[in-house]
Amino acid sequence: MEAVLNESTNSHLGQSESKEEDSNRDGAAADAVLLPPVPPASVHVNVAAEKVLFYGTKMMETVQNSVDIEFENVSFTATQGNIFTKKNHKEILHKVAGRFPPGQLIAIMGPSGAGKSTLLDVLSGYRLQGVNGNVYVNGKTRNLKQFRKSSCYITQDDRLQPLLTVEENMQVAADLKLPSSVSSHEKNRTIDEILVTLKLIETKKVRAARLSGGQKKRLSIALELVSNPMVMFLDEPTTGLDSSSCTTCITLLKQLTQQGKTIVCTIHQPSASLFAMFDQVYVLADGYCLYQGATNRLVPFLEDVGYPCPKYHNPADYVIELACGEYGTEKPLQMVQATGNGKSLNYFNNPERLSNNSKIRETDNKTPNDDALLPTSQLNQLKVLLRRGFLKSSRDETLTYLRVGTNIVVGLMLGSIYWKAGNDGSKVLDNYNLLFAILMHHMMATMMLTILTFPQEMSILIKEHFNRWYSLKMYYTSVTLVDIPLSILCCFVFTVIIYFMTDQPFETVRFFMFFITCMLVVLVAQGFGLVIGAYFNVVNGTFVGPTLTVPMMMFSGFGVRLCDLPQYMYWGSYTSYLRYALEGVVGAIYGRGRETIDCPEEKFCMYKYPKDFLLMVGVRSDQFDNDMIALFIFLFVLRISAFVVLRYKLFSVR
Ligand SMILES: Nc1ncnc2c1ncn2[C@@H]1O[C@H](COP(=O)(O)OP(=O)(O)OP(=O)(O)O)[C@@H](O)[C@H]1O
Repeated sequence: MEAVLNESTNSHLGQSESKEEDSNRDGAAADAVLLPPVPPASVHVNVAAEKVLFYGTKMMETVQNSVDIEFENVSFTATQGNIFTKKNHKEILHKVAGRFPPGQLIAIMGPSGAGKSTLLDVLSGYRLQGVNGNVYVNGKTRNLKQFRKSSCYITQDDRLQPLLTVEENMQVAADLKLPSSVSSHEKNRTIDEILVTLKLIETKKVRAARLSGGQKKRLSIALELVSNPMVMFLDEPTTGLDSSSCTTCITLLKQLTQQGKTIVCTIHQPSASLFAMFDQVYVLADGYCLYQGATNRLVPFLEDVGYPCPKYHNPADYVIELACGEYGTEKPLQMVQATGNGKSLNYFNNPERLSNNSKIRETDNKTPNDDALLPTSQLNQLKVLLRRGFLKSSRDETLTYLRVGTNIVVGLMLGSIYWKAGNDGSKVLDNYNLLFAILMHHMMATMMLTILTFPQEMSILIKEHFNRWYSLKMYYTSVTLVDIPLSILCCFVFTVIIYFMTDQPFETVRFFMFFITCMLVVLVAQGFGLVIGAYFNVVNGTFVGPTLTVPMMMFSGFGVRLCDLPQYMYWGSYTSYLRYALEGVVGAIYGRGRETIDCPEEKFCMYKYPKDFLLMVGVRSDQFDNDMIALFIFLFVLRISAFVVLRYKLFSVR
């Protein structure tokens, strides 16, 4: 296992070496089992140093690559409330201290609500607002940018791309997390090695949605292992797994620590055997530290503080019971005092060595701070994200097939209802209703689809963005670009069906004026959906989206002519993109000096003269260019707003 991961590490590093160097590497591979592996994205390793380590000659340097985390006086205050309500401040972590040495598997334990996830968030740098105190990395104040380059955060819920197979998920991770100079052969080798190690190789071709809970968890770990981080933070990696999967997962993590990685997990009450697999445990209760030290020294600690663990009782269960106050509320307080709220290192297995290491690093540590946070160029990120986006689209039953299907079905339905209404002087009003119905269809279908599907993407975006897969700009650009071909296809199919079934004027210019207006409505509605989907969850978004649509309809000029709007309400029409869209489609069908519309002999045709009709509905037919400019402005403003909201969301959760 160790050899496999050493190899994997090597494959990250040896991208630019010559063939000769490759053969040297192969020669050295036999020794790899004995060598501690090296992180490619380590906090303070330059390329030359990596190569030295790669060939495995300097054990001491490898030790220096590992990450020792120390923290003191760490508090976190949550702020609740909004601009309409009074703000409440609640302190969740209370000046806790602690030490997470390298090469250790560390469990943060405690009752529900003790602050485990919060501490993990603070230490990983995921949570920034409301945090006070000091976090040190290898004896120096944590440089968050550098620290993030050598660490990863694996969330409790598995935020995977469900439509991609295990291999495809890994391929995307490798393409985004490894430098572009790494050959695809090396990347594939790395992927295979990690999948073998995490026992996922059998499921290589299985889509992530079809994996079991344990497999999903392992895939989440595998994705981050691609860049070989030296620090891994895992939020409840065993939750939802059966005992055998728990053991598999913790065993794998334990094996990874043998490479010098610092692995910190939050965990609910583990079984005695699982508990024993951790090197170190950090117990929290109500935001205070009750114990930190070696797992095997928890029982002596409990004896020392006068609360010996009963025989045959799982120490992990017992300490949680103590933390919950089941044996008296004063006991947790006494334990906090005994550990100095995390300051005491007395129950570490070798506390003296820890302080020495820290001193060595304090003088030797040279941390470059000028290199980029993301491993690959913006162009590469866009390329990979576009590839992933198109792959997802081609398999997405809702976003693709249902969307195309709905457009065809609705097109056929409307076409049947308004059969040949476009060229019938007696059905001009019906046709006007049809034009509005078409705009409503484009608006609602696109907006609702985005509102319903984007929040799921948000959770994946938050995880991947924090783990430095890509920049928000490139993500957003890819989301925008990936959808364009499908939007054009759906809109075009719908337009062709409806235009010819309802017998609209058979002129190329009119057809394309009509199509372009519909297309812009689709894009604007999508931008509107993105703003709402990025800000609200599905439930709130589903309420807010359609509700905001109602005033937009009122101000469109349909039902109430714009010229009949009270003066003090006229401003509203400028906020409705439907107003410009309606003017655009009506202008396309009835403007441009259209001739008299045919009228069946037996009927009275009030609006057979298009000019009269335009006058009646209060639409100017010479405004098409201005309407398109207005729609483009809406499009631009909404797309920029969606980006700003996304950015705000990404950072506000932190
Ligand atoms: N942003 C926040 N605003 C308000 N309260 C918060 C915030 N974040 C955490 N809390 C509160 O802080 C406490 C600790 O939360 P945290 O999620 O860290 O607990 P935990 O130990 O991980 O619990 P569990 O094991 O149940 O997941 C909880 O009472 C929670 O409600």
